[in-house]
Amino acid sequence: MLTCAFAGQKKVLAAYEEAVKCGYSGARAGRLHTPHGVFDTPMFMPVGTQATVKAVSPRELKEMGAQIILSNTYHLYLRPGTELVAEAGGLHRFMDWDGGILTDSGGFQVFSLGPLRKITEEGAAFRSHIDGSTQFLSPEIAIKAQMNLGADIIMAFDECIPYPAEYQYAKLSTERTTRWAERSQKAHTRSGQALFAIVQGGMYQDLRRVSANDLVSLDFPGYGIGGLSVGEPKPVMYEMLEQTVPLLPENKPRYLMGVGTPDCLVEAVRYGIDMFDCVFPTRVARNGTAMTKSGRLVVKNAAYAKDFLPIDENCGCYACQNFSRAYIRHLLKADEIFGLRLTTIHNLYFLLDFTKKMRQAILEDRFLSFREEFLAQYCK
Ligand SMILES: CNc1nc2c(CCc3ccc(C(F)(F)F)cc3)c3[nH]c(N)nc(=O)c3cc2[nH]1
Ligand SMILES: [Zn+2]
Repeated sequence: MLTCAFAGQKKVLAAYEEAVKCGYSGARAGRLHTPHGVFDTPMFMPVGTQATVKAVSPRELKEMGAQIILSNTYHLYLRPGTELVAEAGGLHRFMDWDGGILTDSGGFQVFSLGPLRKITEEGAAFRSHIDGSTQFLSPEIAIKAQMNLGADIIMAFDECIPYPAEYQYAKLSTERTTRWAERSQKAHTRSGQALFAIVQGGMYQDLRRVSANDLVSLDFPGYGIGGLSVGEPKPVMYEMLEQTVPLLPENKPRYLMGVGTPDCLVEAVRYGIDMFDCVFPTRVARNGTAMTKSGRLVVKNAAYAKDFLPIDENCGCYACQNFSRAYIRHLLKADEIFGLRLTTIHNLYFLLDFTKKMRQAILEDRFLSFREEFLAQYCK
């Protein structure tokens, strides 16, 4: 277990080195300090919902440059239980991952996965999507569960406001999320672990500003931007970023939750976002779609039956270095597990490499031209 400078103190853990500003945009390249290493931003974090990034091993994740991976309190709380993971030595030991881990608090999943949920000031009652049993999550329960899991970065318990939502509902929910953030902070007693708050506010500029200002005054080591990528038009998402990001401390990391596709990533980096997650690369891989810099390539299509080139000739991933589109298409058509492993490896590598390229462009002060070139070539 690495000791860190902040061990024993409830101080800002995710210390944020001087972020490098670039051009007229808010883009910045930073380094995030955690007990499991120092990580470069902007960064993409592979989604590992149930303590595994589907179809790839920790060794392969390390090889492709993954730094921090995500896991989910909601899922692990229901199965196998977070006490069991604690007994196993925590999530890093349980899944044999010695890089960074960030866990979501379960708020989003309760509201999007669990049927028949009821939200009160106390927390959220819901039915397990696994066995239909009645369950309950509160800030205190969600923080205790995340302390059991032992992630390096944990998230406050929040409500991800559905889209669309009435102003009044968004206002009341956002105010409750701020009270829940305070309760999360009080319940968080594990040093060497950073607790991020999550900005809400629906699609209302004033509520976004109030949420950001209230959470900043509670002083967290980092901030998630929640309630976005929930079906709203992209211009609305960017408008909410424009209202929110400038109110967040420059020297602390910003994590845009649930985003996203490469075109969204490059725009969000321009607004000053540092961290991203998205189920997209692993999810589309499972139905045979590969991500490339000019858009999606459905390897399963008949057009690739005799295409003996790799998915992307300029890609350094294991799939592109060793296998052809024809071979991967054959595996996918034959329902061979190795086929979806190869498309998953390629998609994760593509996004990890894309964020590395953005960081390089920022450091060389050419991010805005990088963004122009990329958007010109990429079709959604
Ligand atoms: C897809 N759009 C979206 N995803 C959102 C998420 C989930 C992010 C997440 C975290 C961990 C995992 C894991 F499975 F890998 F663990 C998977 C996804 C949100 N999460 C919270 N707490 N508040 C939000 O307001 C919020 C808004 C979100 N918009
Ligand atoms: Zn590749």
